[in-house]
Amino acid sequence: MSQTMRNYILEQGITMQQVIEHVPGEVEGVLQKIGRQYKRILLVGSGTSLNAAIAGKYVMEEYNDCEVQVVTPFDFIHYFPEKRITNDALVVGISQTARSTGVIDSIHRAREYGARTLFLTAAPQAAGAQCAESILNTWTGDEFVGPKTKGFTSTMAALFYLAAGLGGKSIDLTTIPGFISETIGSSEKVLPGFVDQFLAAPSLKIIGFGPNMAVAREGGLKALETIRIPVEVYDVEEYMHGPYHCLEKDTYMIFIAPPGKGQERILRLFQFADCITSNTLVIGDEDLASTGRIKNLVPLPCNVDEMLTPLGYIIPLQILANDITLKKGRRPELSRYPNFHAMMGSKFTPQ
Ligand SMILES: O=P(O)(O)OC[C@H]1O[C@](O)(CO)[C@@H](O)[C@@H]1O
Repeated sequence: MSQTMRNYILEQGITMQQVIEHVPGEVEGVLQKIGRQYKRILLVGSGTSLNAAIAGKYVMEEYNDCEVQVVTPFDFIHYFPEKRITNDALVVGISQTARSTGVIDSIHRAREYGARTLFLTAAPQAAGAQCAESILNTWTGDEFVGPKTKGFTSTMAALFYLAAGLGGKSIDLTTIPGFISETIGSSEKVLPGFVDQFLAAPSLKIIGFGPNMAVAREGGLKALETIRIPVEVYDVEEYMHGPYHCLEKDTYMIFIAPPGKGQERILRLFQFADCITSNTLVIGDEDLASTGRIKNLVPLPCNVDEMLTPLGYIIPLQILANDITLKKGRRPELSRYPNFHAMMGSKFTPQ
């Protein structure tokens, strides 16, 4: 198969099966090395890895009694590291390629301050991953494009297994490959019309809540990396405190509305927006289709735990980013500035 963003999107069900088969055993091995008793867990990553950490935080909090923080490498290194990084803390550096210099530097800093360290990556053999005391392979496999897709879902799933393992519990992801393939099927059916409509979008707003803020942010990052239009991302309640003043008839908005604590709230906001702009898209569950409340719906399977919905709800946004970019006559795999990381020192160059 050729190395296109589209192929990697479609591979996500198979990749998830690999994760389910291999990661629980990997987690056991890691826990034998680093133990389970932590007062604080710090998740450090950039870009897609940072967004995966946001979903991971919710599951970490559900399965563990300790404090969990998601921190960017810059903040981690420069703002009060001595207060955060203590010897009862676990620092998890997340980098799919193990090449992000900020994540690697964060792990070095964490070790200086006596924290236990773990590197979560799709490249466990890479030099960068060796900086930590222990390595957790996400079983993503190769993903040779800038805009990561299967890396996002597999990194989240690996974090979910780690979260449960740290809490001495188990988590069942065996229904997720089916959820992913149904989500791809449903998205392929309804998205083409939205691709044509959103092709004209001068900018995009994405609204989410709770664990699906990871999806809203990651969907926004995909659009920035590929479609290359301005994107704003809001938590549903925060949108109601100021940003709504910008709502106009040519505003393009996507609502991430899985069954969960914010679904009613986000649908109420959608109904308000729907009176002002017709350029809306709701990613929600199939039950919403039967209510007839929403015409612009990507209907996804019901009965998935809210905490796990990010594993599927990102997929329509990945497809939208890929297909709109192709329709604009560009390949989403091609970087606009290929020497950027080398010039900035933000990623090690592959050997
Ligand atoms: O997970 P990694 O390999 O550290 O990469 C972080 C981010 O850097 C990018 O490659 C862009 O610089 C993103 O696509 C990616 O999410």
